[in-house]
Amino acid sequence: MAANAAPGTGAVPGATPAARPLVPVAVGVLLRPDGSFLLASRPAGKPYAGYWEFPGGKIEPGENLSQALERELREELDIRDLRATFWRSCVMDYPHARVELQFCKVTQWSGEVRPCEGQAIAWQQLPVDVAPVLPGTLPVLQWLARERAHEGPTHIT
Ligand SMILES: Nc1nc2c([nH]c(=O)n2[C@@H]2O[C@H](COP(=O)(O)OP(=O)(O)OP(=O)(O)O)[C@@H](O)[C@H]2O)c(=O)[nH]1
Repeated sequence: MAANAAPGTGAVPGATPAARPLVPVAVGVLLRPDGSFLLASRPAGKPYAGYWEFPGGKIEPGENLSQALERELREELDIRDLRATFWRSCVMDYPHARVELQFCKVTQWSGEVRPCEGQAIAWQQLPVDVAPVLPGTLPVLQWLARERAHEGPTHIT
């Protein structure tokens, strides 16, 4: 420990606290030709269980974004062969983790969407009528609203 560290903390007074690690997450915005998009509820046992989000999950070491997205959507929804393009990213700082959400628009896939992890799923239009919505999902609803010139609330609270 540094000589001037605060007792018992290992922290140096006045020093900038070390940034928490940034966990990369691959997220799919599945879009149907009518503009509807898929939300899924977070399964029991995970932080924010029951909150609605876009399907996806952490990028594992050695994976790139598209590999992680293929794996996550196969595991969660039993779909594969995605036509996916990176859209936008944002950072969310939760008590349980600091994550970088990398959102991809997914416009084609093979297989029928089927929830494989006990999660509920819902095809949605704006305003979203499922609740509660995960904080990290809200920016995406804003981006969609801007793209679609949607006015008014993006979701029901
Ligand atoms: N999948 C997904 N995760 C999101 C969204 N928005 C958002 O903040 N997150 C956050 O991103 C992280 C994704 O982690 P996860 O727990 O779903 O990942 P995972 O499927 O790999 O889970 P595991 O670690 O239990 O295997 C969580 O901290 C979650 O709160 C979203 O729209 N979709």
